[in-house]
Amino acid sequence: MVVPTPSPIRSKKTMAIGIPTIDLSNYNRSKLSAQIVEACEEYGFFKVVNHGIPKAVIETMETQGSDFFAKPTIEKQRAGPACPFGYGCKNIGRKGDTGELEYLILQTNPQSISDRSNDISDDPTKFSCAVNDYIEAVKELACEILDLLAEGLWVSDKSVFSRFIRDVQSDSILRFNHYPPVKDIKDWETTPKQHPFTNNNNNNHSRIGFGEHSDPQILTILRSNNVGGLQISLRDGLWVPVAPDPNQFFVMVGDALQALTNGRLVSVKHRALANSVVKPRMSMVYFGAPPLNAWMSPLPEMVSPEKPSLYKPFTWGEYKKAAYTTRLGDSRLDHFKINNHTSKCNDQTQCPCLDNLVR
Ligand SMILES: C=C1C[C@]23C[C@@]1(O)CC[C@H]2[C@@]12CC[C@H](O)[C@@](C)(C(=O)O1)[C@H]2[C@@H]3C(=O)O
Ligand SMILES: O=C(O)CCC(=O)C(=O)O
Ligand SMILES: [Fe+2]
Repeated sequence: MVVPTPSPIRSKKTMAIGIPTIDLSNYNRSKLSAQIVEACEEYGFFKVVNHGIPKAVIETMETQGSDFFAKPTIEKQRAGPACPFGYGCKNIGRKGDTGELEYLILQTNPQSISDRSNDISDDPTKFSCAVNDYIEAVKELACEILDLLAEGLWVSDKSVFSRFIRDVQSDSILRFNHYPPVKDIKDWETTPKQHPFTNNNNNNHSRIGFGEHSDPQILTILRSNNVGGLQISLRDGLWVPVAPDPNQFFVMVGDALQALTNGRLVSVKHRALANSVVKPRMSMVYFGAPPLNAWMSPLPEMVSPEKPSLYKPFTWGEYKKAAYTTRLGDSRLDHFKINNHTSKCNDQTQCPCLDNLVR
């Protein structure tokens, strides 16, 4: 087995950063929207508390996920393979990425959930109801956050973001991720070439559950059980662990929102480690996406002579198609970047074209 060499421990000061926390019960709407914009500009990530989603909706969904992953492999495989929807184990995407996890990816429309539920659960009706209720709840949460974002960005059309994911044709998806505990690792086949350990930021060898990436969609709403593993990457490249909180949700800016806001909001690089010793980590992740034919051009309010358009206009369908040809850790938006920097921009430190790019 390949043993990675230790890397130096990073400064405690940077490690101690707090994850921005947004209290959605805050009655001061303009303050709330300003806080959300700030968190999305700075981190592309925050935690929401007092979100209003009933505990029963979350717990019923968790039970469905746990019941599914507890099934024998042969039964889980009836729901697969994940291309891209269905059950997958260890292989992520189409380009050879792997991780120490198994997962189930579903389209969020009720018909598709109902069609698939027979292959997922022994009680398909119960499964469909639990998943539909959860999706409705997290979609509303995502829309509320997106409307607050639009307000905070002083965009004239306050539903400009949420309309995409409310659309009946929305391409939103739901994903369960299940990371086995280390005690189970002997049951998982690993090869020296694709060893699942990394050693960033600290001297512990970490098992990679889901490698570094940004989510391609507009907004991600993530909930996990009380097992940690999620980490976000700060601008300086430091990985920050996110303490699990089963009663709350974590929100991530996706690439599509970065494009719509012309780079003002930044999609967050994140990953999940699978270092738990006894209990598996399970996350339930909603990815709010537009319809395939929706254009993801930067909003007019986000573009000016000082801040020219950073991205070529593209439809969500085009972006998604391109995304599936990339490796997990690739910067997918780069492919759609416009090179605004011209020969007129002599002084690189003053050039407005570079403002949004060098962040
Ligand atoms: C390697 C890949 C897996 C992924 C599609 C991709 O080609 C690049 C993005 C990956 C990602 C990350 C967020 C979501 O988990 C996901 C479902 C998505 O929309 O983009 C996954 C894709 C996947 O696992 O199929
Ligand atoms: O399980 C996690 O915490 C992260 C999952 C994730 O990033 C994803 O599904 O895209
Ligand atoms: Fe992700």
